[in-house]
Amino acid sequence: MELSVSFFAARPHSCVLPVVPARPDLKLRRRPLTLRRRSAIRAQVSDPSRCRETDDDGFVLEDVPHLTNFIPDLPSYPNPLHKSQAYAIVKQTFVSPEDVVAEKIVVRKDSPRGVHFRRAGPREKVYFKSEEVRACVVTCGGLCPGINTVIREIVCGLNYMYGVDDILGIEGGYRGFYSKNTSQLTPKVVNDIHKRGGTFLRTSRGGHDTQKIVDNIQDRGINQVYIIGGDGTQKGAALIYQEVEKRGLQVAVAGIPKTIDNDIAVIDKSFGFDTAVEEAQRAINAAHVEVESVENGVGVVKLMGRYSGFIAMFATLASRDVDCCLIPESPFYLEGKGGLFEFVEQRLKENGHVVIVLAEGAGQEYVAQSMHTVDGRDASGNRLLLDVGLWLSQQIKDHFTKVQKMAINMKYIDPTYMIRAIPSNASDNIYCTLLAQSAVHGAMAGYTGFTVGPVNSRHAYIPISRVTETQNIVKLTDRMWARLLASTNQPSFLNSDEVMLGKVDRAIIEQINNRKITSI
Ligand SMILES: Nc1ncnc2c1ncn2[C@@H]1O[C@H](COP(=O)(O)OP(=O)(O)OP(=O)(O)O)[C@@H](O)[C@H]1O
Ligand SMILES: O=P(O)(O)OC[C@H]1O[C@](O)(CO)[C@@H](O)[C@@H]1O
Ligand SMILES: [Mg+2]
Repeated sequence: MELSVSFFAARPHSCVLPVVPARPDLKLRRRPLTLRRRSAIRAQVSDPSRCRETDDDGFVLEDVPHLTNFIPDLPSYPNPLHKSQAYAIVKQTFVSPEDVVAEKIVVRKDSPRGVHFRRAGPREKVYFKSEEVRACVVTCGGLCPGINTVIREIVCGLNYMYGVDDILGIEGGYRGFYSKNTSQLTPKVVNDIHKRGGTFLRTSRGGHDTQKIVDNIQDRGINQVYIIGGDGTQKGAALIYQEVEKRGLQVAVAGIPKTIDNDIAVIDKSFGFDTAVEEAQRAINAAHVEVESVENGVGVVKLMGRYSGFIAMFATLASRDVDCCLIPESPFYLEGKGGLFEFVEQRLKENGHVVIVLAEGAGQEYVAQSMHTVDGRDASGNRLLLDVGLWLSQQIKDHFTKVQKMAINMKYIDPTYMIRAIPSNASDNIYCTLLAQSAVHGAMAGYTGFTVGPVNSRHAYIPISRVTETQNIVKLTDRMWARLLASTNQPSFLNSDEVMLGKVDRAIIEQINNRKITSI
């Protein structure tokens, strides 16, 4: 069945909607949109790199830009995969231009068809001659298991599938474009890097200067830019794309989302997350072994998670040795009925020990209050966190020794960097390979200003702004958090009169869940 989709180009500096020639890879729509309707749709989308199509039955295509939007006469070539041994017997080598991936797969019978993204994968035609490609790869932000696998597979994918042999490594994050030398990346150079943690290209925070970066891209004759990084990095990638388009350069900008916190919107999960959750088990196990071997043992394990508690939540669910999990999204309180002290006392009486897992971003406001500190920021503008693990351990110790007159054995474990500085596990390695290959196929096919990632298990090209406009957080009103509460049987901290933030009602929960964390 032919899908009724079409495309209208995003124009960076105009609100007027030009009707541009049909995209070479899309069939004409069956029912053209009226201009009034198109304008209405366009108005919903303020970001110029975002193209949103809708149809009468509620089918929406959130498309990504293509080089032909701003270089209309760009020639195309048959995809070299036509001759690839690897794909020789594959039934359908090329993804149909009409294949899309649905954002939501649980729908009601009569609901509109909803938002879709372009399916990732190789296309019949490419917009670069292999010998003319000069690609570069850069990694920015914090570490994450699997970055080296993504670098490796971009290099090998470009080389083995498309015959590209001019690939530059940009060293030390965004600032590396203008302040460092580049290195030449070949399959041989990157052959073993996936076995190591960290990033072979090194990374940094701060230093994003769009003009200098694009000047450098232009000066070096780079025409494909692969950018691996988190939400901050993807915002930077969007600015690079916009500048490239403004200058009319034939440069494909591809973002590969990376973050240990799993806080990137739209995609199912970020790479390295599973590896980190697995590694966190070792810290939780150690805490459990320690506290069950002594009298009144209290174990506190602090895990990463700046604004979102996914690592803590999944590590807790996986472990079963955790009595209580505290995350940034769920306010908690210490004293009084239903508070943490009461719960710890109860578990000590029942089991003789207790294990608490907390995300580093949890309870920051309480720590700040008691320490009278000023808000610190890192080079990228991210909030610097106070050590909530140390603070909580001290609070529990003080309470039980001074108030309860009860001796406890406190074991505080802070494995923070250990869970992200390791190589990726087998499933993350496969995930990284798919991400890298999808990014390479997208760039070769002329897409630009896109982020690649799995949406309901299918890889898709997603407009960058869709993944940066909000951050994923644990929704307290979703079932997953309820599952955790049911598994640990910990207090929800939401039904007491003494909740620290005042009366926590549904409206406040919604507010927490729906808050948009704006970039700094
Ligand atoms: N709003 C922004 N616009 C342009 N560049 C940005 C923006 N935010 C961050 N960057 C740049 O992106 C790079 C990485 O950002 P950041 O340190 O926030 O990490 P991240 O990509 O969010 O990854 P993570 O949070 O997983 O560590 C930095 O070089 C920073 O200057
Ligand atoms: O100390 P760094 O390297 O700046 O990074 C710490 C932050 O980075 C993250 O791992 C995200 O990449 C957060 O969980 C953490 O707060
Ligand atoms: Mg970030």
